[in-house]
Amino acid sequence: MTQTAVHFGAGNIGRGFIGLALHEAGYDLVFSDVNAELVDALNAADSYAVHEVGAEARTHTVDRFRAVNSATNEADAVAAVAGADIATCAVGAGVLKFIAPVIREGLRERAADAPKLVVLACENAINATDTLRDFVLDGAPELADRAIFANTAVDRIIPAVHAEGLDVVVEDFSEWAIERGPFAGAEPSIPDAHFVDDLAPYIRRKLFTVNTGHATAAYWGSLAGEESIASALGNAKVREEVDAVLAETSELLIAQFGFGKDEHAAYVARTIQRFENPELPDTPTRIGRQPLRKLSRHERFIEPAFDLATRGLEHGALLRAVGAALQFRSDDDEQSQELGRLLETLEPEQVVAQVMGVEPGEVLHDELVEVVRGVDEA
Ligand SMILES: NC(=O)c1ccc[n+]([C@@H]2O[C@H](COP(=O)([O-])OP(=O)(O)OC[C@H]3O[C@@H](n4cnc5c(N)ncnc54)[C@H](O)[C@@H]3O)[C@@H](O)[C@H]2O)c1
Ligand SMILES: O=P(O)(O)OC[C@@H](O)[C@@H](O)[C@H](O)[C@H](O)CO
Repeated sequence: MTQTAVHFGAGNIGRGFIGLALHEAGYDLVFSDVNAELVDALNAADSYAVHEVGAEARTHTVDRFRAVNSATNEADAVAAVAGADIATCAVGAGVLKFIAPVIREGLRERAADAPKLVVLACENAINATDTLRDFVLDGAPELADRAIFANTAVDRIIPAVHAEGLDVVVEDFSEWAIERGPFAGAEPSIPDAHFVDDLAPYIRRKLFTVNTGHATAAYWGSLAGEESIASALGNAKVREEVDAVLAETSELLIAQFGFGKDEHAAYVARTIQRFENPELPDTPTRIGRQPLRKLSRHERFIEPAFDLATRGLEHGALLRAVGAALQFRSDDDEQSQELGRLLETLEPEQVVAQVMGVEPGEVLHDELVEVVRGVDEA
């Protein structure tokens, strides 16, 4: 019998990676989104294309999908979850709380004898599925045994490309790691994903290499007036800062997880090559989006800087990158505007506590206050 997957968030990663991977695994897809134009376009189309660019360029076609608008037709989205085998999402970590009620009601409506729903959050955040699970089960703990919640790490650079309708341009690299434990030996078959016993090394290596390096290139690149990530990497000052943050996070990741030095150096070199892909139309504006999220405690700058400081290791380049991030402004990015207002109205100590989640007396606090003060005075 055909299996069905509901995917929340039919955006770049939704169409260009998770939707594609589930399609290639044989699932029929239901995209759930709140963007009416996108939902209508998906329902009007028979298929869309995923163009991989890079050394191994090729095009995939995704079909056998429909879309529901969970903002205007929540009952349809709930029914889709109730009848699905897998529910995935790529909506942004801050949106998990808004999709949770739909999944909760879907679990409630699920037939008593149905197999458990596999729930996988595919966001750039540590243990995003656990966060989603806590929202889903809030006030409804009895639904816990109707689902399998597994954390994942997803990696594929997908810029926002609106020119060709639903088609997506993606890099020719991807990795989707899913924790194995919650499946108790009955993992679903998804050829483009791999199951791992311990997700921590995968998600932390990804976030603190790909995303730390990416954000560093975006914030320094933006200050340097670079319009693409590839050109930012070609700017000597930006490249120096990217290399410096990755040297710091490399030391941490090797110390924390025991990666071999050569193995990790190869991972970093490949990451830089991915950023430099000239066929990927990616921008500092997309990579720098939502700086308040990116400056929060367990995100790509503060978490590794905190862990390095705790170990007495060098973290100056991460602090400089925080300084660059504090200066990021984009008319299209509400968080960057809010960041500007916070810097104008709060004392540096309040910025560090409220935005970065580091309290007085904690390691890194005083250094971060100096970084904020330096930006205020500039
Ligand atoms: N693009 C990438 O390169 C990439 C790679 C790995 C991980 N990610 C992560 O994937 C997530 C999505 O990123 P993206 O680049 O695809 O963003 P995107 O903006 O292209 O897509 C997000 C989609 O979620 C939809 N959405 C918002 N609120 C919703 C709701 N309540 N219910 C259903 N849908 C909703 C939006 O309308 C949009 O279509 C983020 O967490 C991001 O960090 C992105
Ligand atoms: O999606 P964000 O905003 O957390 O980060 C922006 C990019 O760094 C990110 O989308 C990468 O392209 C992606 O994480 C690569 O796997």
